[in-house]
Amino acid sequence: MTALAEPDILCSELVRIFTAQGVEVQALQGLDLRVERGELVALVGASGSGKSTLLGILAGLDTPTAGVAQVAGHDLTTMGRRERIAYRRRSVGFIWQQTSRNLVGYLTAAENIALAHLVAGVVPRRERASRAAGLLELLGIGELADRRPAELSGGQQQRVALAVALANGPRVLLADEPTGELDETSSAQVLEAMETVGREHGLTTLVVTHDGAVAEHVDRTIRIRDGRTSTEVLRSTRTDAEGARVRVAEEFAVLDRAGRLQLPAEFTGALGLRDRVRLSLEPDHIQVRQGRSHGQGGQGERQDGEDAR
Ligand SMILES: Nc1ncnc2c1ncn2[C@@H]1O[C@H](COP(=O)(O)OP(=O)(O)OP(=O)(O)O)[C@@H](O)[C@H]1O
Repeated sequence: MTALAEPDILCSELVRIFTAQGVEVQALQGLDLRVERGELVALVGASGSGKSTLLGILAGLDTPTAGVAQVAGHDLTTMGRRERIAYRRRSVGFIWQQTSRNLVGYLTAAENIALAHLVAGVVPRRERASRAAGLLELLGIGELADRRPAELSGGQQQRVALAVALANGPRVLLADEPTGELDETSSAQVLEAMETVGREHGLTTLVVTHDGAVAEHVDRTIRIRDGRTSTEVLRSTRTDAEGARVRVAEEFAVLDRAGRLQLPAEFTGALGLRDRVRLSLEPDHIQVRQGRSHGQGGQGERQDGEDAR
């Protein structure tokens, strides 16, 4: 496989089991994920579905129980201590929900970026000041370089956090609920900033979020359910009959390599599908029907369930 064809984030059959007070919790249950170079992808899912667990593994903070996890050419499952440090310093940038976790409170915006430059040590010393100014300018906060976090709004702090995350020139940006503490306007500004820098710097970005507005800013939204990818919404721009450009969103269920897919809860709920279902192969689709037989009461087996095309 050529280097160009490799995705920047690749998870395959990823499993993470936690043991707490003798009880096992399967936070990730064979998760597959592929994010191509330069993509901006949102990861959504109910509380407890495994989003933070996945991000912890991708950030190099935690190791999976089984499966494959690769980011920017690094194999996170076999990585030694030195490679892990280099990976965290140079290959990935992070933004966390809590603004206080992203920035050092007693340093100004410019000093926070300078500190990140110092730690990563990848940008030549003479270029650091102009790189920092350029980043803040690109993020629309050029005039705030000399302010400390307490003198900035939450949205401005997250944009400074973005500049800090990008200071080491990472290939991949991981963001955990970056707009979780922000109002609508500030969220939109942060998301637009992420889109802009992603484009300008050719970044691959994965944003974990509960924020529905994020979907408007990304090409792909991946939903996790019970520690596994369940659905994906792809967005594209098309030209309609009148020649106007319209954004189109299409939802797909994710079929893993073992042939498993998760039926949306609203589909199974609407048709009372549970325990077992009948499948039949039709010329261009698969039909899924209730599995109960006549003798078991309720709706009969001949009632149609749902068609999986
Ligand atoms: N360190 C841990 N020890 C034991 N169980 C854990 C640990 N971390 C996470 N879990 C469990 O793993 C599951 C997934 O948790 P995770 O935090 O990844 O979900 P999440 O989708 O990020 O949720 P939220 O949106 O609320 O942050 C949950 O059942 C959680 O209780």
